[in-house]
Amino acid sequence: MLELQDVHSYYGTSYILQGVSFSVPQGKCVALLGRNGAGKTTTIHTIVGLHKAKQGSIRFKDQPIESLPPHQISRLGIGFVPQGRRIFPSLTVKENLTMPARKRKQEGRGHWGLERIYELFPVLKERENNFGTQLSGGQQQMLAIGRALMTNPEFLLMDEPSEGLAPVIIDQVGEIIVQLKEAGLSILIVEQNISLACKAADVILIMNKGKIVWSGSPDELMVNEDVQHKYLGVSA
Ligand SMILES: Nc1ncnc2c1ncn2[C@@H]1O[C@H](COP(=O)(O)OP(=O)(O)OP(=O)(O)O)[C@@H](O)[C@H]1O
Repeated sequence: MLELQDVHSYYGTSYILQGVSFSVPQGKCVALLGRNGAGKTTTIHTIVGLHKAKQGSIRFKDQPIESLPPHQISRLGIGFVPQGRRIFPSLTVKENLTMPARKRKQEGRGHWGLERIYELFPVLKERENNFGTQLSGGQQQMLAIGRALMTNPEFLLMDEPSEGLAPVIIDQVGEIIVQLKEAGLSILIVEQNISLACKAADVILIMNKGKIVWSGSPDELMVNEDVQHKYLGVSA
């Protein structure tokens, strides 16, 4: 569904993505792990068009998207949940959900509206008239996911959904990601939290210094202490 091939990307003269290639199959969840500064957010920003690759190809459903602006990429069906949620603090929950981007026309199974989002996140219904600032971190994360779903994506990109959340809430976020996958979405998450990634993902990729240095299943990562230690800073 999404395929990156030999993507190279710079900030000024800093060489960040150094030939990144991977794919996310339809209906699967892939997690991109790595230490701070490895290039994970740059990868996501390059996919959604916020940062342009200098070289390489990015294809979504066999269509090249590397030259498209962010709004066109969104309209093709790629939803984005940014790092730090970026919800609008002075708008209510309902306004945050209903103001975004023009919806892609898609009825039936893939259609997301307020009702379906409130079904997935009943707490957002309870708090629909509260302002963004009145929500807990976990509720803000649900709102950020709900807001991305309102554009009717087929593919969801999530940048560090566990950031700043308590372990029990991280578990809930993991369950939500699994539910979204079961609802038919393909998902790429960028994470530093190994347990969330292993709970939600079918495939784990590890990035180090702008390159994918390891890939495997969650089970393979869990038993590979060398890889965890070398690239993720987990003590043996
Ligand atoms: N706007 C920018 N201008 C210049 N350098 C940047 C910019 N954004 C990121 N970088 C640098 O690019 C490298 C990769 O950063 P990136 O944010 O992609 O890493 P990351 O793996 O997502 O880490 P983190 O978890 O800390 O966000 C880092 O060295 C970072 O300092």
